[in-house]
Amino acid sequence: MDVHLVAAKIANLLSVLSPVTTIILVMIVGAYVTYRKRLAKLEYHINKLPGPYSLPLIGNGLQVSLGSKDDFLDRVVSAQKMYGRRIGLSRAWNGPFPYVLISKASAAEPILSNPRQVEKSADYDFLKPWLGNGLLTSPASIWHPRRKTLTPAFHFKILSDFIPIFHRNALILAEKLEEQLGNRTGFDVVPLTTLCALDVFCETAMGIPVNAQRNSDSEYVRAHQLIGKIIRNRVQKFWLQPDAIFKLTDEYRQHQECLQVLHSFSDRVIRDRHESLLKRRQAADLNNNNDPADDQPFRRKQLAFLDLLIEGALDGNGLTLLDVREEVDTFVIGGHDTTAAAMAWLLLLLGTDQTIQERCFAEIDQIMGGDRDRMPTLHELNEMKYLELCLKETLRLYPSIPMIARKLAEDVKIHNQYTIPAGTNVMIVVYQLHRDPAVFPNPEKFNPDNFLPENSAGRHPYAYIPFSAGARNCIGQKFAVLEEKTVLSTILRKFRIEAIERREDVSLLGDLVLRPRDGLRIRVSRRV
Ligand code: HEM
Repeated sequence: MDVHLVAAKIANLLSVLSPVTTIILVMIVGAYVTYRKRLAKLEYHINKLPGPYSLPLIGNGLQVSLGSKDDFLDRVVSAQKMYGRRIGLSRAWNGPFPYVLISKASAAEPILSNPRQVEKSADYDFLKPWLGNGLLTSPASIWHPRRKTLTPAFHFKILSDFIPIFHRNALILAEKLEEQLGNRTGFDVVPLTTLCALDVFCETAMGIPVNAQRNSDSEYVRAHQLIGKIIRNRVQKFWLQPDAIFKLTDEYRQHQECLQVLHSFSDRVIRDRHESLLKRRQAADLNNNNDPADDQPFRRKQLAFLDLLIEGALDGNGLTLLDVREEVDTFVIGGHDTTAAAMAWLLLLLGTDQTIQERCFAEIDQIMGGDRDRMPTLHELNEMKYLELCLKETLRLYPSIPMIARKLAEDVKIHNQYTIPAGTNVMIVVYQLHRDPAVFPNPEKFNPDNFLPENSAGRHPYAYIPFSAGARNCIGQKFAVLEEKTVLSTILRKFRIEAIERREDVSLLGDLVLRPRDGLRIRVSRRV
């Protein structure tokens, strides 16, 4: 058709419309043209990456969503092996949303090292009803000031005050293992380390024990476990993602019930702590004519994170009590499952290799002497270098968070060849990145010597990232290492571990945290 004729017809049409309608029409057409342009740019760049054939509109949505939710990680790893092995990059379309999977250090570096790439992907939004704008989930604008405020609470000096809590709970874990001494068929150690880590975390974060190890059927513990499952399911099923649809499901009702339990617990604890802190401050003010030196008597040595946060809020650090709750809930979720999984995997791995376990015994005995119950000091924990190599190697093979996702804030160029446009969801598949044979020859072997200084010299700085890397890395990593060393050295002073199953037979579950599908079965005997 003649272009002039079309232009004349459009002009004619516009002349009969009111000015307001014309403006709206022009805006709609403009928005559509911009959207098409963006989509074309996105498709142009994303489809340059290797990936499975994708259908119009739904892309690879069926492959992503229809399989069992239990083997999600397997599917991601297999897709990446099939399409992204060579360059460590591949793509999949979940409906209209592209995902780029990354499994090589050189491809992860341009994202993790860039302080502007700190925006989380939309997948984290499903944690928001629970965690609000806590550190793990907050958008960059809220995250920056909060991270600055919270960083001092994780200072090593403060963390060492928590060793008595770690040790007390490790002794309860030891009691639970003691009950299994005669059990030759073995037992699943994951629930035991999980409840131990939950106890540690509630006590360090909120200052009150929830006694999960002795009362595992508590409402709080059950709500924690159930909500994790519900969120995982929602992340994978794109049709459950719109709120309007999710709200129609039975899982939504359970989700809300869990939230009610979890939030009312932390609200109650925060309210009580806030009130008692205010009272103590008022009493101190009355007694000391505002002499700051007299402030000290009401500062207990061992402050829970919660106290630090509330004190900060009272001193005007910009956090409201709701913000405090979001952070406390975030610490509990970020801090307990991750550490629990790492401890359970390490016990299994030591149970598969008695030579490595003997080296741990020898080191711990040499540092701690013959006493099997004494609390270790910070100095002694720092001396446990071989145990630390074992912890590192465990997190290489079984990183507690197997995938890290970001939404790109700006375009990224990878390998000087591929452009990933701003707005794309990127998933760094840490589980696979840690198995790059170019970096770790014989990547499946449990070999703590991988982390001896002579073996790690010259290694790519992003080749080992269990705590992520860059500005948005794990704020709790020093806490985690200290807790794990305290708990595991306490257990290894008392028990020898044997793995019941072979590692190859353990199926993995790509939960929010990497778990074994059917637990990790070990048996224990008393050390002589
Ligand atoms: C073995 C134990 C742990 C591992 C492997 C681990 C791993 C990670 C990873 C990979 C991230 C980045 C997540 C992402 O970008 O999506 C992260 C973030 C985080 N972790 Fe940990 N973590 C562990 C223990 C802890 C502990 C004990 C705490 C609390 C004391 C904690 C609190 C957090 C928080 C608050 C964030 C969000 C940080 C931010 O965005 O600024 N983690 N962790």
